Amino acid sequence: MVQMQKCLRTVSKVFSYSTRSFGTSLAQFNKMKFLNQQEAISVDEELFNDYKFSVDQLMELAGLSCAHAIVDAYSSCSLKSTKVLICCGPGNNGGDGLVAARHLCLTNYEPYVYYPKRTERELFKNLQHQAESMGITVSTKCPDAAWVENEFGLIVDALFGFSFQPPVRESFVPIMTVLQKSALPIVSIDIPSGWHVEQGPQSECDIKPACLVSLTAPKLCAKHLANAKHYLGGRFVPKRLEEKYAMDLPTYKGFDLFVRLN
Ligand SMILES: NC(=O)C1=CN([C@@H]2O[C@H](COP(=O)(O)OP(=O)(O)OC[C@H]3O[C@@H](n4cnc5c(N)ncnc54)[C@H](O)[C@@H]3O)[C@@H](O)[C@H]2O)[C@H](O)CC1
Ligand SMILES: [K+]
Repeated sequence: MVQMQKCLRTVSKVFSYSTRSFGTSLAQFNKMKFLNQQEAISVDEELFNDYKFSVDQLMELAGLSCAHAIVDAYSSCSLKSTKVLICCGPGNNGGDGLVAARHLCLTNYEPYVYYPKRTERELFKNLQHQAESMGITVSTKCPDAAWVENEFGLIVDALFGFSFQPPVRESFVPIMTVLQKSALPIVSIDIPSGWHVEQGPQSECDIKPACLVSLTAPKLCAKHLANAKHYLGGRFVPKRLEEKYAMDLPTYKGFDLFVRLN
């Protein structure tokens, strides 16, 4: 019996290390803090108000790190199509999606953006203009589910981030339904859209991303990921801020913009 328990312990240790042969060690992963919604909002506010970063700066770094993580997770030749549907919401999460679209377009992917609810803010108008000037379609029309399955190889979910308050409002239900029913791999930016920022999925139907790119630090909902790749991006947190919130972030390699967590 004792022998068997010993054996099981060794197997489970080998298994956990073998599943952690990515960017972080098990010890680093276990130490890392998963933020609650208020902490995520406060860190964001401090970056802007105290450290005087502009939204444009951080969004560019956030979106670029998402594009790098996507290329790492899904080389364009591993997908059934290089066309990527990027669904962008009304807030900064949607802005990260617009930035990622532009950077993916510079590699071997062909992004198509669904961006239904636009703002008058200059930053967002410019992001849309930049994408369109590169030949990327930016549409307000909700894509049809059958067309999505035939046309695309990957979906990027940039609908809602850490400010999301469930349930999803009516105007976003059609696109959420497309994502929930799709068999394509979904990469969620920061939060799987529709999930509670802390409690995770709200129902069986909620989206099941194949990959999550957490920004700054993972949020509590990331603990509910199942069978998904998990990356950390948004490499712009000053050490003093990381220490203030006891984030214990993993070490990024060299000048990498992301760390693979799982
Ligand atoms: N510090 C960082 O890590 C940075 C992260 N970035 C990204 O910004 C988002 C957070 O952005 P924010 O604008 O605060 O909020 P959201 O994008 O989550 O969305 C707000 C937007 O959504 C609407 N909304 C909220 N709940 C619902 C609902 N139930 N149904 C429909 N619509 C809803 C709300 O009205 C707003 O319009 C973070 O996650 C990162 O992705 C920055 O890019 C850089 C700094
Ligand atoms: K999202």
